[in-house]
Amino acid sequence: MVSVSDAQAIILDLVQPLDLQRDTEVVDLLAADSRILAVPVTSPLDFPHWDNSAMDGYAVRYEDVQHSSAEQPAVLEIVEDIPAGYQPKSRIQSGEAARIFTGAVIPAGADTVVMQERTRREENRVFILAAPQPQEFVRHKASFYQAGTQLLPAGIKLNASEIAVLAAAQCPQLNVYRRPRVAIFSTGDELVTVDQPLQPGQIVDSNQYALAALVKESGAEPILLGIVKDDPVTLERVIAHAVAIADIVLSSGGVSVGDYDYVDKIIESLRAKIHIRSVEMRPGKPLTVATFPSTDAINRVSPHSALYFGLPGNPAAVLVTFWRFVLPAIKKLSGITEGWEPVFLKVRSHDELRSDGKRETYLWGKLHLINGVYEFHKAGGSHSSGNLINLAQTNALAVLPMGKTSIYPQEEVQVLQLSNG
Ligand SMILES: Nc1nc2c(c(=O)[nH]1)N[C@H]1C(S)=C(S)[C@@H](COP(=O)(O)OP(=O)(O)OC[C@H]3O[C@@H](n4cnc5c(N)ncnc54)[C@H](O)[C@@H]3O)O[C@H]1N2
Ligand code: MOO
Ligand SMILES: [Mg+2]
Repeated sequence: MVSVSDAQAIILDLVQPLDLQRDTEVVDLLAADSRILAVPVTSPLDFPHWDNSAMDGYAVRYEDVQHSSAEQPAVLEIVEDIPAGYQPKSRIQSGEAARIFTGAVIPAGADTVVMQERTRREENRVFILAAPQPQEFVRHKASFYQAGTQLLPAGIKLNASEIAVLAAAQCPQLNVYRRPRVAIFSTGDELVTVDQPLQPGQIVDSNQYALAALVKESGAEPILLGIVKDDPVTLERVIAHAVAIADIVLSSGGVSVGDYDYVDKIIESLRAKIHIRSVEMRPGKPLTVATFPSTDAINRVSPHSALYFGLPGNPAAVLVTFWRFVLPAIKKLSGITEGWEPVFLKVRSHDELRSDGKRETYLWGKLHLINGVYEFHKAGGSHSSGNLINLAQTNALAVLPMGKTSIYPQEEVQVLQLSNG
């Protein structure tokens, strides 16, 4: 049995990120949100593209207005109107001003904008009622970004702010990493699909649905291979197919010590190397992590081999092991250059939290904001790993380290924050 932190290190070390040559695709900007940028973006445009006004007002020469006041205003002749989107025609001479609007190009000769509220207009003349700062309200060309330098680095997730930057930089299409392919199947003679009537002893294969949703939320592509009977021949065929088509394979069930738990034996017969068989955690103890022969010499997963997770069958164990181990692996595989590891917060616990202290224990619940401070509320009902009913609405897992048997109400606890919260 390995500790949770060793298991995380082993798993992340096995993951080789998608390949820059083979694993990228071009997508339209509007379809690029949540994708991972594969190639750095450089723009030939400066930002701002030209000196422009930050206010509606008057473009002036600072030297003309530096001593202006309400009592002794400078009086300037307005020689041009410059709305946003137009090129100024005149050069501002001493004693002159241009009427200008937010975003409009500063005319030659002017170096400062006086905002409208600090002026008074009389026909074709403007009275400057207060001295501005030199260059006030001028947004200088290239002061936000200089053409030719790196605008966005590779390996970042494209969210709304990056999409806006790329639009402004006129990048209608982008090179992104393809979505990681994650094959999913469930094992067990007792399992039926969601639409089949239940016979005695049967249950619905909820794990397949849970994993499909989790994989989709992670930005990867789920490939659903259905329910596989506890039959070694069928299992071997499905596993061999799964590892051939996917980057990551997730099976659930069949990894414990029961007579019908075949997964480890079959992946060994397929010459997989098993790196982890069980982890000191609850739920999630029987967890198999393996790689297949196409791995390279130092046993990293190459872009064309699969990392295999044999997740335990119990529904709570599936979710917890996905959040704790599979999600970081998908993130590293996806091409994101940092932030793969799970995020833990220190928060106050609202409830008493208990463990037998023998394994690192994960209790599910919800983070609530109380006066701006997060508080963990444990889900009511049974925390058996066979109970998935009270997992609904979970947005955090409280973690009791090995050896810790209780955390009292109002005591500090570490929680794993889940992105679906
Ligand atoms: N003698 C021991 N027995 C068990 C141990 C152990 O250490 N010694 N570990 C227990 C723990 S902890 C877990 S977790 C489970 C893991 O079992 P398996 O991975 O072999 O899973 P199964 O036996 O196939 O199923 C366990 C449980 O989960 C239900 N299940 C399975 N698949 C699904 C699915 N797709 N959707 C919903 N529910 C599913 C299944 O019906 C069983 O109730 O082993 C313990 N036993
Ligand atoms: O560790 Mo098991 O995963 O308790 O249910
Ligand atoms: Mg079993």
